[in-house]
Amino acid sequence: MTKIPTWIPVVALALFDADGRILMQQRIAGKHHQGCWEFPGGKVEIGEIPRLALVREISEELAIDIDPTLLDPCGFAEETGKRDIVLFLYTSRQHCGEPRGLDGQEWGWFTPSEAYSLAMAPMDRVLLGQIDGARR
Ligand SMILES: Nc1nc2c([nH]c(=O)n2[C@@H]2O[C@H](COP(=O)(O)OP(=O)(O)OP(=O)(O)O)[C@@H](O)[C@H]2O)c(=O)[nH]1
Repeated sequence: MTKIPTWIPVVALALFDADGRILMQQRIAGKHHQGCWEFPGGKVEIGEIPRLALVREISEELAIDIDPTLLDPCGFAEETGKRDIVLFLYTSRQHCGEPRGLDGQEWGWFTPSEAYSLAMAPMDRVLLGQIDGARR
């Protein structure tokens, strides 16, 4: 019997710059949690492995290239309800190119304490706490 997952896998990236700041972006109008800040990323497509989905999403959203071999799994968050979603977070300190918000979204580099003061999507806030935990 074929087993089909009934939940949506989503991947996200905490990209660090040389000063230890994290890149975050704002969800655009018309999206669920519009105006909230999030880690860039998106849904894993059928047949994709998570880290390659993340390479694709980051290129589509921010016009930068990341090396899939330099992505470190960091944590995950989950939401159940009308749709069940699991959001997997990776970290990286490497990217090529200058970020641009290709969807017209605001984005920026934030220290972890600056990031805490942003209005964040709920799962992204959970993930921010996991990054902090991983650094202790
Ligand atoms: N990053 C993030 N995504 C969330 C949260 N809660 C939640 O339901 N989601 C959903 O998880 C999915 C994230 O994938 P995405 O970034 O590619 O979403 P999207 O809005 O571009 O796509 P969509 O409009 O097709 O849903 C979206 O469907 C989003 O609504 C959350 O707390 N953080």
